[in-house]
Amino acid sequence: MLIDVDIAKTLRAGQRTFRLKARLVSASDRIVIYGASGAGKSMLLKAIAGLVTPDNGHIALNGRRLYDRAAKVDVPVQRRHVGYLFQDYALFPHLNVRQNIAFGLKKGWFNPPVTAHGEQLDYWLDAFELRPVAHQYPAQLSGGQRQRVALARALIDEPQALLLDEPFAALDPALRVRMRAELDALQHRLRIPMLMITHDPDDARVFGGHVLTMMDGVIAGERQIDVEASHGG
Ligand SMILES: Nc1ncnc2c1ncn2[C@@H]1O[C@H](COP(=O)(O)OP(=O)(O)OP(=O)(O)O)[C@@H](O)[C@H]1O
Repeated sequence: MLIDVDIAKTLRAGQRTFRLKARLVSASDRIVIYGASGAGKSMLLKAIAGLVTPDNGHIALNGRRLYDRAAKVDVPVQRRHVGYLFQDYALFPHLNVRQNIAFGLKKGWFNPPVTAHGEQLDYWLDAFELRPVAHQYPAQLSGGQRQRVALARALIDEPQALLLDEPFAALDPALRVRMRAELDALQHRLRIPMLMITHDPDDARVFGGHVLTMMDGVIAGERQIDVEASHGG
């Protein structure tokens, strides 16, 4: 993925002001933005997805301008072709697994039938081993299954990149280890570029790639973590 972000945004709540001034350029297919709570990671991720509009700057993905204040470009969320995995997965509680995944389809299947089907839907149900629970509702799923449903929903529309907001924070430690490995395998299999934000140093260490550190609204440092090399040593 080629990502070029240089944005500024000021947020005010009462007397408090938070300034995001983030510059990020990367050609890596694995990017991790690591930083403490309140550093501005979610704001940056949401700006890339189009869920938050910066005050100034530009955002380009694979050479395509998604936002450019000077050129008055602001591509709407649904046309940015990026998948977004929300921290709490944001599944619809009243929709079953099939319906939740179908919701991710391009045309916006806003009221998918309980027995929704289709080639892509079947593919993702199988890919994430969700077929046995396809008729179940989010409250009837395990944490790992919930995450897989959210991933399938984010991937079914074949996005150019997948943005992940603290993907393991909602999981217990054992499941976190397993789902990190699953995500790692998924990235290798699909070759889909991923950008993850996290406050957990283990995520950065295990997932690896281009790791940027965010502090007080700015990118304060960056390094390359070669996971295979670090496993070996
Ligand atoms: N709507 C808002 N109005 C004012 N300030 C806000 C608003 N949303 C977030 N902020 C502030 O912006 C800063 C960055 O928030 P952000 O959610 O991006 O942090 P984060 O690094 O993702 O933290 P966490 O890991 O806790 O999710 C925080 O200090 C927060 O209080």
